[in-house]
Parts: sequence; C-alpha cells; structure tokens
Amino acid sequence: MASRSLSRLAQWCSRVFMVEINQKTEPIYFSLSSKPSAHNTELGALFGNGKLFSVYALCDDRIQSARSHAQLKNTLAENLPPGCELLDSAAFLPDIKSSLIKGFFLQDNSALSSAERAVTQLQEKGPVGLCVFTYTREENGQYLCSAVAEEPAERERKYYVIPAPAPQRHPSALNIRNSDVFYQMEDAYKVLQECCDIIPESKAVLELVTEQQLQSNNSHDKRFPVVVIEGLDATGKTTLTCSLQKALGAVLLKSPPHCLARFRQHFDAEPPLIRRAFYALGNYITAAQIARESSHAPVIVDRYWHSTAAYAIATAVSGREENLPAVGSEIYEWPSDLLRPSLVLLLSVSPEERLRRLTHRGLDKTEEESQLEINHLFRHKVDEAYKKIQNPACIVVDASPSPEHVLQQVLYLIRSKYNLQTQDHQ
Ligand SMILES: Nc1ncnc2c1ncn2[C@@H]1O[C@H](COP(=O)(O)OP(=O)(O)OP(=O)(O)O)[C@@H](O)[C@H]1O
Ligand SMILES: Nc1ccn([C@H]2C[C@H](O)[C@@H](COP(=O)(O)O)O2)c(=O)n1
Repeated sequence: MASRSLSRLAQWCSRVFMVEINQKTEPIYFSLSSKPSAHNTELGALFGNGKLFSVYALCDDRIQSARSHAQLKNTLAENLPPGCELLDSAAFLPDIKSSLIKGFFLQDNSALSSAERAVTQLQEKGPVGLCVFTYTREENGQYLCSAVAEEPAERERKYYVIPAPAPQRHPSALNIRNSDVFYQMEDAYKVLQECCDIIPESKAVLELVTEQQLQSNNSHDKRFPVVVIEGLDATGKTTLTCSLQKALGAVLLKSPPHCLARFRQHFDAEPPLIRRAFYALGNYITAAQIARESSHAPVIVDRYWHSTAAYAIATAVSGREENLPAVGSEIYEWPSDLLRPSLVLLLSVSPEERLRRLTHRGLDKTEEESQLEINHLFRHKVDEAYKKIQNPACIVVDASPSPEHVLQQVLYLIRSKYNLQTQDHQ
C-alpha cells in the first residue's frame, strides 16, 4: 500500500471503514460516498455526539508503519481528554488480503482536544504520514467526512458517510499472513533483516538462525518421536515436560529456545509484525535442534508453532470468538518448511484451576499472558485457535488431575502411539 496514493480522500472511497465499539458487539461499518444515504440512522451509535475524528498511520515501510501505529496508540491514549473514547478502527477492501489499514476513531466531547493536538504534533514531527479524517453532522442528519490534508483543495473536499454492509469474513483476518503469522522462514527472516538498522538485536537473532540452520541435520533417517506439549500459561507444561524427560530418557527442548532468552523481553515490547517474526524464527532454531536430537533420542518440546500461531491469530482477530476464521482456513496451515512433530498435546484446565496455579506460582507473565487473566474472551480465542490448527492437530489432554496422574495419562498416549519404553524398563 503506497501511502501517497492514499493521502487523497478519493482513494479512501473504495474502502470500507470498521469501528469497534468494544470486543463484544459487532463493529459499525461505513463508507464514504459522493451521495447521501437515506438510511444513515444506523450510524447514530458511532456518530452520535461530540467531535469525531479518525487517524491512520500511513507509511511505505512496513516496519516504520508498525512502529508508528504503536506510537500513535500510545500518544492518543496518553492524551485522551476525559469523556473521549479511543476506539480501534480499520479501513479495508472486502476480502482483499493485506488491504487492512489499522487506525483509531475518537469520539471527543472536549472543546480543545488534547488528542487532536497530539495528532497535529505527531504529524508535524513525521516521519510517517498520518491521515486524519474529521466528521461533522449536517442539519439534515447527514454526516460528512473531510480529510485534514496538506493541499487546500483536498481539505475542502467532503464526502457523505453512509452505512456499509458487514463483510462475509471479519476484516481483521485479512492481514494475518506475513504480518502476524509466518509460513516460511524466509518471510520472518526478511522482517528482522528490515529491522537491523533500528533494532540492533535483530542482527544477533539472524546470526543464531543462520548458525543453527547450518548445523541442522535435515536427513530423514530414522527419527525418535517428537512430542510437543502446548497450553496456556500455568496449565502445567513445564512440570509435565520435565517428568516426561525423566520417564522417557528424552531430550527436553523449548520454543523460544534458550539462545534467544536474552532478546525476548525486547521483542515482546515490539509491535506484532516484529514480535511474531521473532517467535517464528525461534521455532526454526528449535526445529534445527529437534532434527539433531531426535536422531538419537525421543524429544519433548515445551511450546512450538501452535503457540506462535494461536496467540498471534487470537491477538490479530479482534472482537468475538466467532470472528476467528473457520477450520481449514489457510491461516491454520503448518509451515511447509518447518519440522513437523509426531504428536502435539494441548493441556487443558478450567480457568479457575489455571488461575489457582498461576497465583500459587507467583511468577511474572508476558504482557499477553496478563491479557489472558483480564481477558476471558482473549483466552477463549487462543484456546480455539490452538484447536483449529491442523496437520498436526492438537490432542486435548485434561491436565486438571495431579501431576502424576497427568504424566501417566500422557505416557499411555505416547506409548499407545509408539512402542516407547519408559526409562525404568530399558
Ligand atoms: N497437575 C497439576 N496439578 C496441580 N498443580 C500443578 C499441576 N501441574 C503443575 N502444577 C503447578 O501449577 C503451576 C504452573 O505449572 P507450570 O509452571 O508447569 O505451568 P506452565 O504451563 O509451564 O506455565 P508457563 O507456560 O508459564 O511456563 C506450578 O506451581 C506447578 O507446580
Ligand atoms: N513458540 C512460542 C512460545 C511462546 N510464544 C509467546 C506467546 C505468549 O505471549 C508467550 C507464552 O510464553 P511463556 O510465557 O509461556 O514462556 O510467548 C510464542 O508466540 N511462540
């Protein structure tokens, strides 16, 4: 998307705008038109009161655009006048992949809006173009939209705001491929290559990926079973994987791998495009380690691609759980260049039991895991996304019994699939 082509209001008329009032109700969809609509009362909930404007960060450089969007959100949130709502917004071409442009819609009841002043300061600071729309209500009940643009002629141009039909598929899934989830190592690798000038740690991560790939044993000779243990935070993955390692004389690996631990906190603070590329590359390093170790012993892995894809999809797909694409969608496809495990077990416990274990454990969590605590809906979406991933699909394991009971249950599952003997029988 070339930002220059979108700085002119007319270019936005082909798009549908979506504004999410909250995570639980359907978004409001509208378009811009040269003709008024007879039915725009539907827009009342959004365009009801106060001063209204929306803002989108436009930039040709996807890294700069991702960081500018994050910076814009922080700036608007920090300068929000009392009574002003900051809502997620997006403009898209229905069913056209990668057409989603994320932004923010503000309902502002204050006269001199500090949010608007913050946007103006950001615009002057650059370096990315912001496209700001303002909306006004006419006497006849029609809503008009104009762009705060450089050229006077552009500023004078106004379009009617008219209701638009809800698209077949929720637009937040349009940009997932290579923005939130990566399906080839080289696509994730390219993102971090583009970050090297602004995020020095990227270079070190890329060197580790290259080093591990060079050491990878791609031979498809006899391999011992590779069992991945997945699940939300505090479902008992670490406890179970350690017990499995002892019981099976297995090698225990994890994703992200230990060699990336020192970079993790930094990339967790980056916008999704960069953060997810980091975790995707972590899976490829872990895959190279699995390839080497599974030539001489069974391998147990604590989190792998299912975690990376499920958390990314659940974060990217806003709104209700039903907005997740159906099973069979390409977004759930295992990457063709990533080593496939023999078995993936998804540990499942009740939210109450999980919270009990988390509280009991007292360790800190990633921002996303903190989200899981406050956001019941987000947790459900992560769980649903886990279960939609195919080839291999997860086998759900009830992990609420005692650690020993869960271990025996999982050993039975593994043994019934392979004639793997436990350590004490060898
Ligand atoms: N089957 C179980 N029954 C009761 N408590 C358990 C069980 N398994 C683990 N726990 C306890 O629950 C807490 C979380 O366990 P653990 O760290 O293994 O979870 P986890 O899924 O690895 O979490 P994370 O993803 O954050 O690493 C720990 O205090 C652990 O002792
Ligand atoms: N392969 C992986 C492993 C982890 N993540 C992300 C998803 C969550 O935000 C978080 C959970 O990890 P934990 O705190 O349990 O170590 O890390 C991922 O995206 N891909």
